[in-house]
Amino acid sequence: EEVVAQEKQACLPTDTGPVIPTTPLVIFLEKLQETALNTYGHKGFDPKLYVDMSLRFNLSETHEAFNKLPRTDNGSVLAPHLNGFLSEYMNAAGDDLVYVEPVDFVAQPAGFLPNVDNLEVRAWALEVHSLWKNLSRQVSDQVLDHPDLHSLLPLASPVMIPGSRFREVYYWDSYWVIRGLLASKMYETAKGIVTNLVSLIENFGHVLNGARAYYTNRSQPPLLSAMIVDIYNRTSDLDFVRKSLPSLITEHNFWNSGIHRMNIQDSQGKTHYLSRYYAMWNEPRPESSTIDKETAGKLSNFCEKQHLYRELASAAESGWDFSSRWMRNASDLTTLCTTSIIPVDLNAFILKMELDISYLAHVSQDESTAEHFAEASKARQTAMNTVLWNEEMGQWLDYWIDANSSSQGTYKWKASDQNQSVFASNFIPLWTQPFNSDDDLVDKVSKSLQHSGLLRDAGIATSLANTGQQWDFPNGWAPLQHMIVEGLVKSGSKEARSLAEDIAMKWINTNYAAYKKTGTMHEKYDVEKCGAFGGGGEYVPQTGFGWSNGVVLAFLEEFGWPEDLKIGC
Ligand SMILES: OC[C@H]1O[C@H](O[C@H]2O[C@H](CO)[C@@H](O)[C@H](O)[C@H]2O)[C@H](O)[C@@H](O)[C@@H]1O
Repeated sequence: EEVVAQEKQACLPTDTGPVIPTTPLVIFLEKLQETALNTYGHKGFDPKLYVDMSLRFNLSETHEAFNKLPRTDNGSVLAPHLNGFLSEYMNAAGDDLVYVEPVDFVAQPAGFLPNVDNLEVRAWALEVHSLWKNLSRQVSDQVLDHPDLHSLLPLASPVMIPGSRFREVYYWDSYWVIRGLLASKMYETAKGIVTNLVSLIENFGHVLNGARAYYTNRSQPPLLSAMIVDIYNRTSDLDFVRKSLPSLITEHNFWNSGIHRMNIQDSQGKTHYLSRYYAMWNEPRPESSTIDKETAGKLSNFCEKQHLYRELASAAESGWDFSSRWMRNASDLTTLCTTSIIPVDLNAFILKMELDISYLAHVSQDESTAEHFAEASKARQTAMNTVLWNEEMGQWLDYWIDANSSSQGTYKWKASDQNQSVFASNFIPLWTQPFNSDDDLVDKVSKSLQHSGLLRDAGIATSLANTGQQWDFPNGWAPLQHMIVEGLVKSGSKEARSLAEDIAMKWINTNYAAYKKTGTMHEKYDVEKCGAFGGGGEYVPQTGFGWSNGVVLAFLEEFGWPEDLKIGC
């Protein structure tokens, strides 16, 4: 322990970022995960399974029994002994989040997708709608009575999980789940999800990546305000808005202070403030600890490893885990440098957050807050135009911070520090009002999108680089399709709507064809082949799937489906 403390001390000049300590339970579960890998081997091994298990007895009793397990000469536990320990001392992953029937689910909601006339499409949409019943969960009483035995965090209202190994609520996934729930007319369930996320801000100061003890050290793309605005616009529930507003302001502060805030000075000497992802953690991610240790195994130096762990966790905070977008060398994950990048999408989300808070404050008759956040949004819009916009490409580009250009924490802007690689995220600002209401800009960005190489037969590719990482080519993800399509639609331009409709149809067709082939909705799709699901990354492709279901329903709500149009590939 002393050696580790000395090594940590030695990293201080390079790693000064904050760390939120994890719990003794999570530390034990990681130990169990590592033992399980040694015992059962890599084949079919999912490290997350072990940190999602809960204890049947208190931690010290469990730990003692675990320490007493007979070990071989090389320190590993034989499978029968570990099997015995797991069945005697541990509850299965997922046992603490129990099924609950959503209070507002009806098989055929009144006014459901009024413009879907084709009977086959309608029948499928009703099946997708019925999947809310599969994904609905309530934290069990055991978690409420004995939180110390569970990595699952207690939440008061029911949740929608993404599905499969993702057996807890996730932050940004919830936005598209809510969009689907709104199409399904399940307003109470949608509000309950928001109430849970607001409670996370009250308890932790930010919305967590997901509702697990091992996710407390980072957030995810901040879309809480977008959830609240969309729910308010459908329900006019002002009380709901008033209860959520203080937490939104806390969240805005989280993303605009300390490690998340970056100061960039432009060529005229004006300083702009933008935000970045930065996890409060510099050790292996507990849910993927064995994988992270293996990745870091290529590095020899303790400080380099510590740095990599923060970059891995920060990439997870971005929702894009992992992608060439965050890597200096697209074939080497140890070159991740997430915290040195000012991301386009994060700043678009915060710009939207500022506009949303302003709007919500206005409807709550809090004019001074409304004015304050309207001003903040203008400043961010200017900052995005100056730092991230690239006129020649007609796209916003991630900005890579050059450590050598800093003077007292302010970085000097250089055109060459914009990353000219094409990612779907370069088009996300279109989703926000100040950009999608500018006709010339929309025209320019739409043309850029059409020539970008991202538009494929079955949707928008995440990037142009085929790296084997899941947030890269040829994977397409529902949230990215949705934000770009909705941005084009919101512009009000006829041409942009037609491009949006084309992308949405392709996405619906591929989701449908894959559903018919496999009987399930998928987490991600391969946009090169209609009807194929995606792959790559550190875990096997997952099904269920919250945000994919939500986006299909949202697209069908927006565009409908004519009676005589065939669906599928
Ligand atoms: O277990 C590895 C990682 O898994 C999550 O990331 C992926 O699934 C999430 C849920 O659908 C999604 O929000 C995220 O965009 C995906 O990349 C998790 O969020 C990561 O923190 C975790 O390390």
